[in-house]
Amino acid sequence: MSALTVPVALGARSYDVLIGPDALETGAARLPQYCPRGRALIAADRAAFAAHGERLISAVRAAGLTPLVHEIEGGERAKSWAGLDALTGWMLDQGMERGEALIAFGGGTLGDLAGFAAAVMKRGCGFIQIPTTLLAQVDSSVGGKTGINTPQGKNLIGAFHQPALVIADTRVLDTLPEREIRAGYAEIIKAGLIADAPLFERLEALGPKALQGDALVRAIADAVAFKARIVAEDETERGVRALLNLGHTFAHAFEAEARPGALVHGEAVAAGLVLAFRYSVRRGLCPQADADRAEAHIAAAGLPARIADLPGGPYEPARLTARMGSDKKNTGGAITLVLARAIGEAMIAPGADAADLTAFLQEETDR
Ligand SMILES: NC(=O)c1ccc[n+]([C@@H]2O[C@H](COP(=O)([O-])OP(=O)(O)OC[C@H]3O[C@@H](n4cnc5c(N)ncnc54)[C@H](O)[C@@H]3O)[C@@H](O)[C@H]2O)c1
Ligand SMILES: O=C(O)C(=O)C[C@@H](O)[C@H](O)[C@H](O)COP(=O)(O)O
Ligand SMILES: [Zn+2]
Repeated sequence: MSALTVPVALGARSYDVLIGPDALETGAARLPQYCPRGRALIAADRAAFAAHGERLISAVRAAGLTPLVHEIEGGERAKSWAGLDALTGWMLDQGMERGEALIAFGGGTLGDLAGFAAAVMKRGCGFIQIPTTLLAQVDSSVGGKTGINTPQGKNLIGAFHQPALVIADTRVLDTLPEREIRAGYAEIIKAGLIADAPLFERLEALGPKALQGDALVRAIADAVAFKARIVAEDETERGVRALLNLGHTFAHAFEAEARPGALVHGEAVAAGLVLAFRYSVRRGLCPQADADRAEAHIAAAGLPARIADLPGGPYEPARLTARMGSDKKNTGGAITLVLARAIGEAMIAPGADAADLTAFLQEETDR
């Protein structure tokens, strides 16, 4: 299959997402327009670069560009003030100009960091995403959310800064550990649970193992097209985009509390999705049967469905609620959750009761 193109419609800042087994070569041919000085400034995840760097460099050279590479260890620790300092320092040392683009070659952590570096470099330079994890291809490389973590929580410092091009090459996923494939699958499940019940049914029928070859390319394209529609409607999360945060109010609390390096984002999202559905049942919004189905598929996919299954714990309910108290969606000092009326019908629910949330999390911890 040749590369599929999914457009993200944002007026003058519209861009294409190229998806397929040869997207790296197809996409690299488009790079020179974003690299006016004939050089490609690349922030690369060390593991992705070790596995696919030769192919990346050949594609960049074939496009007539000279590659300059800054390697970064992937993982949440990269998304930090120290990581931003090192990357922006390297960009400045290269004499990077505003008219040049930074190319992010890596997973969601590298992409979020590099996007933020591009957003603040000389008040905004160009940015290209070449996502190398399933999670980054289906979710984080699209939509322009960039940022870093701080001791206070996940992604609390950041900026909206859209890429000019996204190159999702499915062959680079061949070297991704099974755990990271499952983590990316959690964000695909999320898309079905938010607004696409038929997608969730297909996933239930097939499972993550079926995501190979053309089916993988189509699944990525479907997830990207879904996200692109929401981002085009609400780029900076004033309303409907918050639906993409289903499960994340819980997930980010777990990530902030987890032993460093023990929990990956997609795992936290998986458990967070189950909690969002179970809390929706508790609030009388959603049928129990839908919550049970969401949980059953998440568990069948080998993802953590219960708090007790989550790596990086133990997690203290009151501390989790306190973490949720600094979520970016909150208004008027009260926690905003994304809940669900049914599979495929997520909704934004402001004004959660903190004491009730803690009691709920205690019950969920004990089950
Ligand atoms: N900006 C957004 O819209 C958005 C959306 C979803 C998630 N996120 C963020 O994304 C991050 C998670 O991203 P992730 O799951 O990609 O994790 P990650 O970037 O940490 O990558 C996971 C691991 O895979 C390795 N790796 C990357 N590509 C590889 C390859 N091709 N072969 C072998 N190993 C490879 C990395 O070195 C790392 O160890 C979280 O910080 C999350 O908050 C952001
Ligand atoms: O793109 C979005 O919008 C999302 O919410 C996608 C999420 O999967 C992603 O984890 C995002 O980084 C969370 O955003 P945040 O605003 O809650 O930090
Ligand atoms: Zn996410």
